[in-house]
Amino acid sequence: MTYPLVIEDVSKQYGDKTAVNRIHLRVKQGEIYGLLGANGAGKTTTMRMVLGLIYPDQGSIQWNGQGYREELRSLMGYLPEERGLYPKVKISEQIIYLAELRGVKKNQADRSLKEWLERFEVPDYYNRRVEELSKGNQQKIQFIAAVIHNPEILILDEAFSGLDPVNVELLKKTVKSLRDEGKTILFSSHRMDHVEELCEHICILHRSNTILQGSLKEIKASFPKERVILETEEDIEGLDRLSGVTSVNKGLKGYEIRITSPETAQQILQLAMEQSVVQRFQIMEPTLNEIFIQKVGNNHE
Ligand SMILES: Nc1ncnc2c1ncn2[C@@H]1O[C@H](COP(=O)(O)OP(=O)(O)OP(=O)(O)O)[C@@H](O)[C@H]1O
Repeated sequence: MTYPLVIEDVSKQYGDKTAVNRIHLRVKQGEIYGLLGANGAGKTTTMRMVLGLIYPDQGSIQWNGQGYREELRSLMGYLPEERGLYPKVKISEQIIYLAELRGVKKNQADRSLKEWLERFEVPDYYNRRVEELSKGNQQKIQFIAAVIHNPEILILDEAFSGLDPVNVELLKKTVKSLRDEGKTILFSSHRMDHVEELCEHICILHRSNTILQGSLKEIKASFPKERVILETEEDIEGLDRLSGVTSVNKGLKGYEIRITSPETAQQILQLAMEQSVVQRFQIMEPTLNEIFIQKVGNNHE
């Protein structure tokens, strides 16, 4: 297995404030790794260390098996949470300039920019200025700035913020295809549904420490299943009187029932079958959002 990005026992202090405390993390080639945490958890600090913008006080980071070196600038791409494009400069000028800084020849950068603008369905932006674009479209240009030099390692911080649903899908599709091309992607987001859809492994930071880490599938399987979806032809009486049921919500299509034990799920099914035709009965794994709130919510400041 190739791990182009390996973080080992890394810590970072700002004065006497510990921003990141002894984190370990390794990202496979061709995977999107989710870095999660509440505000101030230490995600940006971690990403800035990966980018070599700041140095760890302890531990080591390895890129393709080696320590920090100048050529990493062309190996890595970064989409920062705070956008950093020049509002008054023409898009072609600044993106080509950024690509050249990372070692791409001008005509190659120009070709690549045109391809990206086509891909994002905005070919006419070539001659436009950033300030003329909507926030969401500026975000697409910022994304192009991160990938224009075809980096192997991509650091994406809140990549889809400010985008409408159509553009979210477009960028999601793009991130997935970059993964499929073999890029190594560190992905930070507060949107748990996006992380759930894209990431194979995750690390949840909380107040600078890792509180949960591993394969998303295994993490989800390790949490109890406390939600049942029930759809029936007729209304069901007595669900809320079953022991182990903590709440019953009736929606347009059916019921969402919270339970405390697996036996309760079987009692729900039995009760439903006694009263109606059951169209759907499903014991749900917790969502990542529920897991996050359970882990971080308990410890939130
Ligand atoms: N330059 C700095 N000087 C002092 N403290 C800092 C600095 N940068 C970050 N911190 C502190 O380090 C901690 C981690 O911050 P960081 O920006 O890494 O969090 P984050 O997880 O990215 O948060 P958010 O989701 O809000 O972006 C916070 O307590 C923050 O106040």
